[in-house]
Amino acid sequence: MATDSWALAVDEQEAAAESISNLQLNEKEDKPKEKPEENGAKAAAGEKTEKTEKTEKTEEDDSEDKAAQSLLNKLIRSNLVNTTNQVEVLQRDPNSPLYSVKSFEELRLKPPLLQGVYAMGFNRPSKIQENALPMMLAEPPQNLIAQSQSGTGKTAAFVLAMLSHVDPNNKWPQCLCVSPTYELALQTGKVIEQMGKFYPEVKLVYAIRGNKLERGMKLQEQIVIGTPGTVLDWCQKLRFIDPKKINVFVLDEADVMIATQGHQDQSIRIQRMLPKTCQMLLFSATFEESVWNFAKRIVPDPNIIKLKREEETLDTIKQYYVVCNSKEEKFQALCNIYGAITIAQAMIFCHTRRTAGWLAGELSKEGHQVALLSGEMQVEQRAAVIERFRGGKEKVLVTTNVCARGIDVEQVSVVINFDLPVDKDGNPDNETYLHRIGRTGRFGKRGLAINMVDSKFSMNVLHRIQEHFNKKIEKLNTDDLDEIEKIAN
Ligand SMILES: Nc1ncnc2c1ncn2[C@@H]1O[C@H](COP(=O)(O)OP(=O)(O)OP(=O)(O)O)[C@@H](O)[C@H]1O
Repeated sequence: MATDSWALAVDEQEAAAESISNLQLNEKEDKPKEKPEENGAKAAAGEKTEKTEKTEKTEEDDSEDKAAQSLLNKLIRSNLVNTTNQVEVLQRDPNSPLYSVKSFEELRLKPPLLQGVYAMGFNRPSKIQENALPMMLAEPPQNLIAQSQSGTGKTAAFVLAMLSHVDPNNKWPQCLCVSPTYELALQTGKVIEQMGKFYPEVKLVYAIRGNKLERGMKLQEQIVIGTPGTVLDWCQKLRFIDPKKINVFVLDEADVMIATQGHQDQSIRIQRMLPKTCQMLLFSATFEESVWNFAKRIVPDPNIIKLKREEETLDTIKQYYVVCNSKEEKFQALCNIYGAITIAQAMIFCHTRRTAGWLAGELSKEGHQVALLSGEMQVEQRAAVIERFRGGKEKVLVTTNVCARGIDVEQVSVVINFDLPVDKDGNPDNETYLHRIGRTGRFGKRGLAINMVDSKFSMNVLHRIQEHFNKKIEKLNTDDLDEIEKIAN
């Protein structure tokens, strides 16, 4: 990717991003996260309020949460997520000579691409790449559906495939990549920029709202990356792209994409315009039934690669609960715990932003160094808060669930559920409970989880969580300092 051409692309991208932020209020696609303010009455009503709040969440909110979470993961991650799990490969043709590689050399990449890969500090392919890259680079092209958790190297894999397949002498779009939001598209663009650093002939353009092109023009860039609505417009209405000349189509973050029906439909409409010979690649971090159904519509005759998530376990976690009558009592219990034992770093989960904000304020007044992660923060701000916390600048992180899903802070030894996790129907959210306090079996680090119970309703939730995991949650009396001291040993 030429520096000059790239500089131009970056300018375009910034201009586009800027005009997008001006457009966002009126336009649905690419709209920034925006949530109604919690009101005082709601917060005072406790868990039931949360239930109503969650029920009222729209499909759009959910997809924005997912997209924001995905972006946050990308921003706070500096390298590969290690996984010990096996890759499951299902090939369309069992006799196909596809194989797995252990080095980038074996892939016979174009020299500038190999140079780009090494310049990014990649020494060898990640688990998913070992299997996905040979398939994606095979001749004739193979279709692929790949699922592996966030951070396992999917983006790097399909970027390498796109860069490998373009013919730089042809001055028209040949690879099309769709992402759920423009922020995610820009992140992928950055990877293309880095990996294509030594391949200046290949150029990239963003098909995102705000990137207004002159009517009637034909794009010369070989790679187009954008959001489904704009990509569809550019192929169909505005005809900047000739879809019949596309030979690689990538659909990234399928699980986030399907959270919005509109994106799903647009993606399918794009796919229908592409030639039968076009290689279809689809990536997802999770793989529930709905993703699979969508994937099958986008990718005909796929090879399938799945990397199972490492099992989280509660085996090494000591779990307790504390009975209180109000949030003030819960706060007092928390102070007693802090007074009795030394806690290196703790994460505290609240139901609502309002409670989280209140608690962070109270803890600060008590002299704690507190970081607050809150829903109204921009994703970049959240990433900065997490970085500071990881760096040990603050010892307590107070957060709501939405902000902290998927955040892995290894040094956190104590997790406090100031409010227990419940789903939109008010039932225990076991999965979230596990994610908050669980440790992957491999690390096996010991941890402490303390649950605050303040009503019959939350006591019932606690019992059901206990039953679900079949692990006893012990009662803790926080007025008894000796008892608290014991749990730390
Ligand atoms: N082979 C490799 N060796 C070392 N680091 C790698 C390799 N492949 C990717 N990485 C790095 O690991 C991190 C995660 O990679 P990548 O973004 O491709 O994962 P992902 O699975 O696409 O994640 P997401 O689902 O969030 O998009 C990035 O920082 C990337 O630069």
